[in-house]
Amino acid sequence: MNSSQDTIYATAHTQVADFAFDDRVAGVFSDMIKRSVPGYGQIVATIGDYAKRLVQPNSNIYDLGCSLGAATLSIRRHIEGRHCRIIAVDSSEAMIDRCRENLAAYVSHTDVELKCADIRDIQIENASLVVLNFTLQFLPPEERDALLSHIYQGLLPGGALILSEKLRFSDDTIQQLLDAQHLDFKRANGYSELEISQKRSALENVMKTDTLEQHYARFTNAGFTHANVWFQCFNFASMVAVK
Ligand SMILES: Nc1ncnc2c1ncn2[C@@H]1O[C@H](C[S@+](CC[C@H]([NH3+])C(=O)[O-])CC(=O)[O-])[C@@H](O)[C@H]1O
Ligand SMILES: O=C(O)C(=O)Cc1ccccc1
Repeated sequence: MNSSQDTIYATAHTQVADFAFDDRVAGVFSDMIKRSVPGYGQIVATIGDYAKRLVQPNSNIYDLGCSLGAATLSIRRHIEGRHCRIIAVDSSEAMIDRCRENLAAYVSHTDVELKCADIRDIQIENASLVVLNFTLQFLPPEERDALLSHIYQGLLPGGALILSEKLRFSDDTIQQLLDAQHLDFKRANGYSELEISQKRSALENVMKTDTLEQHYARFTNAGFTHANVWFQCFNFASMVAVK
């Protein structure tokens, strides 16, 4: 997978534009997400383990907001021979183009349908696994409930949703503490104060985080009766919900 170093926010911008998944970001995304999201590598690898356990023969798997295809690749390695189809969706053409190359680099007999589309326009059917790995946080907050209900409707009995998100906390002390730990993680990975603060401004309007309580309420609202966090490091968590 592409490993060019992320230097997007390394030089001072007079005005920081809203963050977008354009060609420049796609070109450094693998480096950016590993250096920015604590636990990302473990989460991606473990999504493959969940797939091995949960994916049903002849079913569909959805990777919504697939970026460069990390989760799809992890899933695909674990489900060969189950006659499944993976539908990997992203609205960024730059991501999809690179994702196609990444998928082609490995031999597989599992069909992957790559779609450059908005995840709100995707039909979900016959699904045993749906993955939203750090994607829901980029949807307008008022549209998140509808997407989760739609996913629930398309899941088979026993099917699961894996939802990874950056979290916000209603307790100010915890919010400040875990945010400070995350910033230290970014510093330890070589990001400067300028890079950290410019990226923070860029994300302000486009990434609105929810609290864990909001996520649990949304799962319940959508119809899920089983849901829990399975991974958390600071203000980043991954949850699993089962139908
Ligand atoms: N409405 C939308 N429709 C389709 N795609 C969207 C939409 N909104 C955002 N995206 C896409 O969601 C992805 C979010 S990144 C996911 C990482 C990946 N899951 C991974 O496992 O490496 C997470 C991050 O950057 O923090 C981007 O590629 C967007 O283009
Ligand atoms: O970088 C950050 O501070 C984040 O919150 C995570 C992130 C990672 C990659 C793209 C957008 C946000």
